[in-house]
Amino acid sequence: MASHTEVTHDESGEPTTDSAEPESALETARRQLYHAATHLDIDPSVVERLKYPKKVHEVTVPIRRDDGTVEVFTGYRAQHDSVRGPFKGGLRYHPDVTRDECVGLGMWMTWKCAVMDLPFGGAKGGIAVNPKELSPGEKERLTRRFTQEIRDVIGPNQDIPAPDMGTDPQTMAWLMDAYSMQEGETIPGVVTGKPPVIGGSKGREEAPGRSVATITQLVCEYYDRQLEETTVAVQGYGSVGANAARLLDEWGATIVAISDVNGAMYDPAGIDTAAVPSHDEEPEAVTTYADDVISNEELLTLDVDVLIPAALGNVITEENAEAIAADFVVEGANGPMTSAADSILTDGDIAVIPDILANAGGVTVSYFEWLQDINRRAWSLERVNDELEAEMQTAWESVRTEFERRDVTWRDAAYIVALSRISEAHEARGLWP
Ligand SMILES: NC(=O)C1=CN([C@@H]2O[C@H](COP(=O)(O)OP(=O)(O)OC[C@H]3O[C@@H](n4cnc5c(N)ncnc54)[C@H](OP(=O)(O)O)[C@@H]3O)[C@@H](O)[C@H]2O)C=CC1
Ligand SMILES: O=C(O)CCC(=O)C(=O)O
Repeated sequence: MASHTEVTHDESGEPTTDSAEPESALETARRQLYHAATHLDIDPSVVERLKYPKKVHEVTVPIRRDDGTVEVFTGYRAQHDSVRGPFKGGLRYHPDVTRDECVGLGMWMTWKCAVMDLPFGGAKGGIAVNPKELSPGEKERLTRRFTQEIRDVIGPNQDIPAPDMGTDPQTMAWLMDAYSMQEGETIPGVVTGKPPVIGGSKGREEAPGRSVATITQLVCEYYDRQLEETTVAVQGYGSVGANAARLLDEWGATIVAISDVNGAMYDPAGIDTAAVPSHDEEPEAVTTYADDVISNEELLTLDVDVLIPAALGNVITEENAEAIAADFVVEGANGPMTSAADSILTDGDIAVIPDILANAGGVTVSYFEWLQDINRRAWSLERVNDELEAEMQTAWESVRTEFERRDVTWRDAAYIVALSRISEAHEARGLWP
């Protein structure tokens, strides 16, 4: 079983790291919380509350392998805060999943839902497993058993999972079926990101990439850049990265690099992104289709206008932050940089548009899906995309207002919007008993 990190603090309350270990998602999330709270006059007891998850569920998930042997995996569901509504957030299948990672990612979900003004709190979960080493049957059994283990703590009004790295609409369909079978009725609203044929929303799969592309476009407009004259490098070519790259390509930007786990395709003249299969269509295809392969590390330091890290967390660190040559970093992945790297980029005048705004299209369309499930009425793709664009525009304007009014970073501006809403809700509800 993974242990969890005890975060220590200095006299001002800022978390300190006294080990040579890389900063965990939880440490990064807590540092960001402290930093943003210094700009706001909020009740310190609310900040204290928000440092901790409400509950973390840790379960063991045994499955029978195709060869008849039994293997046991560890799964988590970290529920951070639910003051504004049911817990909401994805499920990740990846070998590096830990308790702390889920807590940190769950915190980011709380802020993300608040930036978007959605009636949800934040959660995240996952299983420490390499999904590429599972057959489809093994993945299905793992998902059904995990659902059974967390069945009491999820539900359409309690906690609503969704896809993240290593999971997809099919995984969500198995979760919905396993939950519904146990409850004795079909309950589509227990999970979002399902296939549309069973109550999923049209447009959900491409939504996080769509919001990354929309925010990139708004950033370019804000800084007087033409998208047609903008070069972009995208790390990761999955649900987030491939959809962002393809849309930006369609809207006129030049995508010079995309990558998978093995490396990056690089073409300064521009990549035809529609011709390269995404992770969902064919995992690890980017490097197979590339004439020129560079490393993922080289991709990050390319001299481009916009860098979009859209794969793992903590890829930009103290070690490589000085070498980032992009003018803007739009965070497609959750937590792609450590706090030290963030400060280095800020000092270097590189504008960083935070994950909690940029990739929030996923959870926003999940909210639309939840509404469609409650009302048993599907929306058209056109309606989903129009409403998503309107929500992204509204959130961008709220963040931009704080950015200009307080002269802070884009990250702090987004946190200020989120924390103000969350602390108002905490103060209104009070502490029970
Ligand atoms: N899916 C969602 O709804 C949302 C996801 N996010 C975040 O976006 C990020 C990506 O998630 P998602 O797109 O869903 O994931 P996917 O599993 O769909 O795709 C992940 C992509 O990253 C690549 N990748 C994996 N490991 C590495 C590595 N070490 N270096 C470079 N590339 C790598 C994969 O390559 P390969 O094909 O070789 O495996 C694949 O192209 C995560 O941080 C996630 O939390 C944020 C908002 C919503
Ligand atoms: O759609 C959702 O509920 C959550 C998606 C997610 O996990 C994320 O935005 O990081």
